[in-house]
Amino acid sequence: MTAHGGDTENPPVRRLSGWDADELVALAGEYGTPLYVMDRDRVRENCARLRGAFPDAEVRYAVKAHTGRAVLEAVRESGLAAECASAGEVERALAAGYDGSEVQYTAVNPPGRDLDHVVDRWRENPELTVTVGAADTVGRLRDRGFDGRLCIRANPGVGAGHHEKVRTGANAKFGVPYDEVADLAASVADEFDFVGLHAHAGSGISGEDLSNHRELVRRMGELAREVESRVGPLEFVDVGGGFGVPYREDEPPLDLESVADATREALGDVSGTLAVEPGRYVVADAGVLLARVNTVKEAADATVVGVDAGMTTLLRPAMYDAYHEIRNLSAENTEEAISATVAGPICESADVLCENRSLANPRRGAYLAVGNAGAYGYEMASTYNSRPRPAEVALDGGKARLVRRRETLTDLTELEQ
Ligand SMILES: Cc1ncc(COP(=O)(O)O)c(C=O)c1O
Ligand SMILES: N[C@@H](CCCC[NH3+])C(=O)O
Repeated sequence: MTAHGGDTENPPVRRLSGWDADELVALAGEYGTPLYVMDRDRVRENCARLRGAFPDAEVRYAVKAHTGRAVLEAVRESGLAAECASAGEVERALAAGYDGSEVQYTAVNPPGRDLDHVVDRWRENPELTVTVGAADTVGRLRDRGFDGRLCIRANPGVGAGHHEKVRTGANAKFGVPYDEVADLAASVADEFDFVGLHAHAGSGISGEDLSNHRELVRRMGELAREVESRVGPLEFVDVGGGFGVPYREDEPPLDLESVADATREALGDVSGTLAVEPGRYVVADAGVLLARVNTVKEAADATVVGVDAGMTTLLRPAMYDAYHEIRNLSAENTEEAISATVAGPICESADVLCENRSLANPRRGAYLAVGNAGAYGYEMASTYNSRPRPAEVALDGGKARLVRRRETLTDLTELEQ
């Protein structure tokens, strides 16, 4: 056992030092950069750790963190269900072999096209569950003939997460106002197969803001007891995901066992099964992004290191000022450290992966690795500045295969007519 209560075979954190630099350089050479590398073995380890910490709960993977088929298949084989945020994610989950009974669709201001599609899929997979975040959506489902498994997302009035922009719990956009949930549940219980309650505090919850998570779960326990007293037993109470991972080198990993204990204790007695839906925790440290240095220039207070990956490849630093570990794979410890600002090729000042970071002196042609890029990395990539999105390889037992080809300039104009 490690200091964090983890299994030494399956440590709770994998930092960049846990990746083999020579293997990564070989992959960059073979497949080109920018390149996402997803280690499916690590995905399986993360799933196993979650299942170990929450043995009696249903663990649902929040597909939005990484929707690639190779990842979804590994997650499915590891026994996690799938929580999907759109018709497209439902499609991907079913295509990756998920049974409808393991698929939850969480509707957030759902476009009619999404509802049409999901209701069509529900006809073929009647065990699929739809979660509504507004009373309004119930009517739209009814109009489409849906009378299947329905869950209500509550707005619990308490949020958490690594940045204001990812705290959903107290944001009016998400969920039915807490005080209105019980009445809505009573009004839908006869017409639909009303199965559960849902809430999500936000993303990237650390040990420090665990009190908010606990408060959310406590409120959901209370709500579940009220709803059960009015409509009978629920099948599940889903308290969301958001379990954080350490991005900084000195940040300790979340103690998942304590989170699980706190969750169970805060929920109290409910008849439904506890459900959790982590995304980041499953895939973040299973992925690295590889980039190549193309420009080195001296500026007043730092050396600017220009690379071929930027905010269109990994948006998190630009959008949330997120910190990602960066390592010069081509120099390792042989070069003196410099103060580097690593910047991408996009015409935006925000296109910076790190500022004034100590990095082994990167020369033109060097390969850099960016850690914890598996969650919300490829998923948030775009083609802004007409930059094709990167390629992706998956590793199994260290063996690589290309699972997503690099976009081409032709792909960029393909939709135009
Ligand atoms: C409804 C819902 N569930 C689960 C998640 C997964 O969050 P995370 O990747 O932080 O675990 C999110 C994203 O924040 C979400 O919006
Ligand atoms: N995209 C966010 C997480 C938000 C998840 C969606 N609710 C991040 O990279 O941290």
